[in-house]
Amino acid sequence: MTFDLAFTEDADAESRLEALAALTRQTRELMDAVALTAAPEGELAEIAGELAVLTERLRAVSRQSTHPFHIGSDGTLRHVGNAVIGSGNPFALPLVIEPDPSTGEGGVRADVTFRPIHEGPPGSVHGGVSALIMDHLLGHAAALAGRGGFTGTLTLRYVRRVPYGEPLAATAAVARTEGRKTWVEGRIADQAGTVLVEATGLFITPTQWPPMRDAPSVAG
Ligand SMILES: CCCCCCCCCC(=O)SCCNC(=O)CCNC(=O)[C@H](O)C(C)(C)COP(=O)(O)OP(=O)(O)OC[C@H]1O[C@@H](n2cnc3c(N)ncnc32)[C@H](O)[C@@H]1OP(=O)(O)O
Repeated sequence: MTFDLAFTEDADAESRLEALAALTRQTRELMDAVALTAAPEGELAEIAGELAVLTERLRAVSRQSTHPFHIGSDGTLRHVGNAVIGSGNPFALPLVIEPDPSTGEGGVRADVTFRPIHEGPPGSVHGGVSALIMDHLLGHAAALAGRGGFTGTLTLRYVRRVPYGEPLAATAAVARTEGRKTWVEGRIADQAGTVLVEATGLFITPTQWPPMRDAPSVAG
């Protein structure tokens, strides 16, 4: 198993990535504004036309593929294009993951505030979006424990409806290991500590896998 590793340690690359992150943040604002707009029909059509112009401008200078992993100037392993943490991916929440050894081996936590674009049942978050966040956070915990790999299975218990627009916390830590298998448990809870979603994931380290215990910190 190999990853496409690009190294962008020069200042130009870093500053371009920051410009891309700014565009990405603005695009997320746009997505939220579209989800909540009450603009009249004529204005919607006009805005769609303006956006089509911007879309073509970007598409005219497209990359052949999404952003690979790269090592930032501070040594951080970055995945700018990632669907959960990527600073260059408008779809990403984005999740900012911090180590939290107090919760166990590979312990991690992240503040999460879902947005209207994540809607599932009216007024609450889509279960698949919760699963996306859990999958990534659990996988990060496995990697932090030096047991990186791919999700084999992911099981969720949706305990309560997940609200958007409210600060929540997602946590995960390794529960047990056996050979190349790592079981990780996690949850999404509200600020009072009430559990909304529980998750268990089985992560399997492929036989050809780079050693991760000394891996740098990871960011989007
Ligand atoms: C620092 C960066 C942090 C990043 C976090 C990222 C988190 C996001 C993670 C993902 O979303 S990964 C994407 C979703 N997952 C995949 O695309 C995985 C696709 N599947 C595969 O690549 C392979 O099937 C896999 C690597 C999971 C396993 O292939 P192997 O060839 O290594 O497994 P093998 O057949 O040798 O089986 C090894 C053991 O695992 C078991 N196993 C294999 N696949 C399984 C599975 N899917 N579910 C449960 N058990 C499984 C298998 O039964 C066996 O058990 P035993 O040792 O007890 O006999």
